[in-house]
Amino acid sequence: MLDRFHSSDVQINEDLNFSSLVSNPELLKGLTESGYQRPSPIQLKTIPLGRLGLDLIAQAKSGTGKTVVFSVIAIESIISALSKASSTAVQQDQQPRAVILAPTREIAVQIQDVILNLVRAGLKETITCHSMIGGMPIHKDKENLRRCSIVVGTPGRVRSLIDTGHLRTSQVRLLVLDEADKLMEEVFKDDVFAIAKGLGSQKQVMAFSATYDDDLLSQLDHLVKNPVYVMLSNGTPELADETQKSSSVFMRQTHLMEAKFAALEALLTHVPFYQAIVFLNHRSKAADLVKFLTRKGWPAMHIASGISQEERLAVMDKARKFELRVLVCSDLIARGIDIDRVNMVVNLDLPKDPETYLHRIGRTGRYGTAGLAVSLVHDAELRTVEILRQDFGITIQELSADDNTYVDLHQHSKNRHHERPLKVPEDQEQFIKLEAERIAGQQRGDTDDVIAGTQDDSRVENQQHDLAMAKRPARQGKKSKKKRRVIRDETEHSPLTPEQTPPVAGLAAESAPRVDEDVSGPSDIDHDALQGDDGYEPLLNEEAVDPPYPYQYQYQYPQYPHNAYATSSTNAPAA
Ligand SMILES: Nc1ncnc2c1ncn2[C@@H]1O[C@H](COP(=O)(O)OP(=O)(O)OP(=O)(O)O)[C@@H](O)[C@H]1O
Repeated sequence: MLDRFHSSDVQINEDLNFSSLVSNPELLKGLTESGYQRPSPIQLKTIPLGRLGLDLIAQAKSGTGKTVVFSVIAIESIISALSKASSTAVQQDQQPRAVILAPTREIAVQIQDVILNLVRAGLKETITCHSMIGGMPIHKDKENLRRCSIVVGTPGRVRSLIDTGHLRTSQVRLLVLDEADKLMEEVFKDDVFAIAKGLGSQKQVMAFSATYDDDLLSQLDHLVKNPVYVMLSNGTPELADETQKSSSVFMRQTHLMEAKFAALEALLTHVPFYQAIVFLNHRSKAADLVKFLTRKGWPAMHIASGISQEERLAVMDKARKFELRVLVCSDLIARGIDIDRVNMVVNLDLPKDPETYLHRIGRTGRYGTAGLAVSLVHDAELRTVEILRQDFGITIQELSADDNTYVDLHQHSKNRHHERPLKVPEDQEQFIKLEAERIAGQQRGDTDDVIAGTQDDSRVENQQHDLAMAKRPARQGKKSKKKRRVIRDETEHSPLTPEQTPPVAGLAAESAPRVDEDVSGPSDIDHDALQGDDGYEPLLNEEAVDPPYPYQYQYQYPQYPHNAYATSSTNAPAA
């Protein structure tokens, strides 16, 4: 039976639960206690293949449960390996057996949390998992590596731990690349290939993402030998039931940021939501926006790569605990981040490419729930909207340019997106508290809506932005020359039914060792400068301090015209 609050993206037709996919009872208990009853389509199709030890390249829409796929495979593969070892060896075993790479520190920490939850119910003595990320003290990683079966980390840090011999690789039999297309970009590629080489040839490699383009897929082919492809979205991986709208919003011609901030505030006030993520391209504006929102009573904070890692983790923690209503950020958290109560995403600027657009809006509507994504679009950005729509087939509707803008959005969200209840009474109480604080704060701040220091007199340079978007090959009609074994959505079945899945886990490669192709040698890039996430700061400002960056151009806010447009999307729940 369809769950009322989950869309078709995460529903399976088969009458199955995780016991059909997972053999270890403690892991099953961990899945249940984490709230996972029935597998999603990507879990159903991919877990059996991964447990066989096959190399995989998997694609499924944002928020459909890819983390559980590779976490389960990693845990089962380790349990299987340990069951074959003698009990003394098991007791003495303290070496890493799986390495999971993610492009940002925040994603790595999130994956670690998922794994720790899964092993909590009886496996925590057997399976240890630590995140090893840039910006945190390396001596802690060295200590943790004395006993760590699963390493989750960012490429720069993991590579330097391997290079210095602190991360012993002789027992590692599984390498996972989360957000694999991102990890194949220039900024990470050398490190990822060096890690793959350092882990030796007897390993299973699995790659996951919501988006791949053909160039990046070709790069992956050098790393993942003979993979089975599980690709669950044909064409653009938009979430189900998305209808997108855009609307004109009156703003003044000058004081661009002031106008966008005001439009955002009106949006937050008119459209019901629990938590929102607001994306900006300039990190220097993030602090201004937080100041503005706080003055208006909104509990808001920002996260970007310019702040310390401890602060970044603290901000994420507050967002997850529902102590914030608005999280302002750069593309640092455009991918992978899963914050349960976020049901609105706002693009204050459009992102640099269509993939980032899809990843950003995928921060809401998680696991088939309802969500709303709104882009506040300037006249000069309309071309980018057209590119997203026409070349990449992303549905973005325009809202009427009249006073009904917010009424429309309100109706839209009132009928669908906001009907999802908060899950627990504590959340409801917290929501009421935050709303009361906001109203009080708003009353205080109403007399003072001049935003200090946000006036922007930069020139119109967003043609470069359009150009970058336009230069990307259109998704439709794009065909890979290479023949691939591809499993697509519900119409195609995995070659293996769950019943056929043998109790092997991850180590099939041992019987059929592969020889890795030559991979790049050590890069001369400073590992600690990269730390996994600098690829997320494409649009720099004078405050930026951590080179190198992969993007050459600098986008500046254009001058503001008389009107602006908002684009939005909703991912409504299944009826
Ligand atoms: N079988 C399941 N049943 C219920 N909830 C699930 C299940 N699997 C995953 N989830 C939940 O779905 C949400 C999204 O999962 P996850 O972060 O793994 O998605 P993802 O596919 O990796 O997304 P992204 O592409 O954005 O990284 C999480 O909150 C997770 O707890």
